[in-house]
Amino acid sequence: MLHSQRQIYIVGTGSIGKALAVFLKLEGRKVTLVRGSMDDGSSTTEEIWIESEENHYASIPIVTLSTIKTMEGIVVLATKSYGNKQLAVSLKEKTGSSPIVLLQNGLHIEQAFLLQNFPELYRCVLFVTSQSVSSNRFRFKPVSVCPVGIVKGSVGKLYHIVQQLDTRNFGFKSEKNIQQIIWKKVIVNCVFNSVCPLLETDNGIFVRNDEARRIARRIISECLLVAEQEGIILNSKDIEKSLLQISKSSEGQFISTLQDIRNNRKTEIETLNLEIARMAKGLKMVQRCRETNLLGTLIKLKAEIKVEEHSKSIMT
Ligand SMILES: NC(=O)C1=CN([C@@H]2O[C@H](COP(=O)(O)OP(=O)(O)OC[C@H]3O[C@@H](n4cnc5c(N)ncnc54)[C@H](OP(=O)(O)O)[C@@H]3O)[C@@H](O)[C@H]2O)C=CC1
Ligand SMILES: CC(C)(CO)C(=O)C(=O)O
Repeated sequence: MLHSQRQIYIVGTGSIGKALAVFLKLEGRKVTLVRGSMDDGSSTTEEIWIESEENHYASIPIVTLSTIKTMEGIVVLATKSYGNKQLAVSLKEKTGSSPIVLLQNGLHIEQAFLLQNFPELYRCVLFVTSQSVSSNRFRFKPVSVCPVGIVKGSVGKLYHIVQQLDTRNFGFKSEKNIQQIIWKKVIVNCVFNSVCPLLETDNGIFVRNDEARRIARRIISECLLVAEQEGIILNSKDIEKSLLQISKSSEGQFISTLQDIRNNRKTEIETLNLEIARMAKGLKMVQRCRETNLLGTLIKLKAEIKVEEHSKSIMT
């Protein structure tokens, strides 16, 4: 039984935001979805289906930011990280002392919120996959329970947030050493989000193909060099184990970067391979991170070419 139930605002009505909203609603939490990329003053209610081991369905209110005066409760961000600078500005007027919980992938994605001096900031590392199969229908696969840790805040509030977000199908737990896990997941993402879209294949490739696994190992060891310079000591075997676990349990699912490229959208590669490459440059280690950088640069180019071709095709 939850004692003090708070309103949970989930900003970002994509694959993760909608799946989380359904699971929360089905376990009796008060949840509202808030559009992340647009604000036309509209509000509506949508029926959302989640396919997992069982099928789940719920009706969820979806609003735009200008329809809400204040966001008192827990504010969860399930938007793309490249929108953070803008969102940090628009949310600042509304969220008061409410904690912000970032669910996004990537390194240094919390910077925009720290710069705006949000009073409480928490980061979660997602170990689930969710993919759109048709309008308002998503295929959701949990890999493991998702850790949440403090960037700026208190242990008491962290426990409360975890208690409010945790459900049977989408699990959350508190984590003391969140920086370590952020790095571990970022390195895993530097592999998945570059190799899978370049090969146009699903996440299962690393359990199926030896050469893909060898490439993964090289990216992991490059990224570990940068992590080490930041005081983050991780074990390459451990990261490879996590990569293979995700590869196995999300076989058939497409990584978000591949979904973005296919849908003519910008990708989050700037906060993955390209952020590691930027750090390597600052550390005068460019030569030791060449493959991570090259794969990131190819992804950026692939996405830009796809967007360009798409805009040309709709103009003719
Ligand atoms: N899908 C997955 O399996 C996983 C995703 N993640 C991470 O979770 C986060 C959400 O991913 P996912 O739900 O898949 O992504 P989607 O693309 O499905 O949804 C992201 C949402 O972000 C919002 N958005 C897009 N551009 C902007 C912008 N410029 N400014 C503000 N908001 C924007 C949109 O919200 P709206 O439509 O409301 O405007 C969009 O629906 C990402 O950081 C991703 O890396 C992590 C692990 C697994
Ligand atoms: C690596 C993976 C599949 C794990 O959840 C992911 O982060 C994504 O789909 O963006």
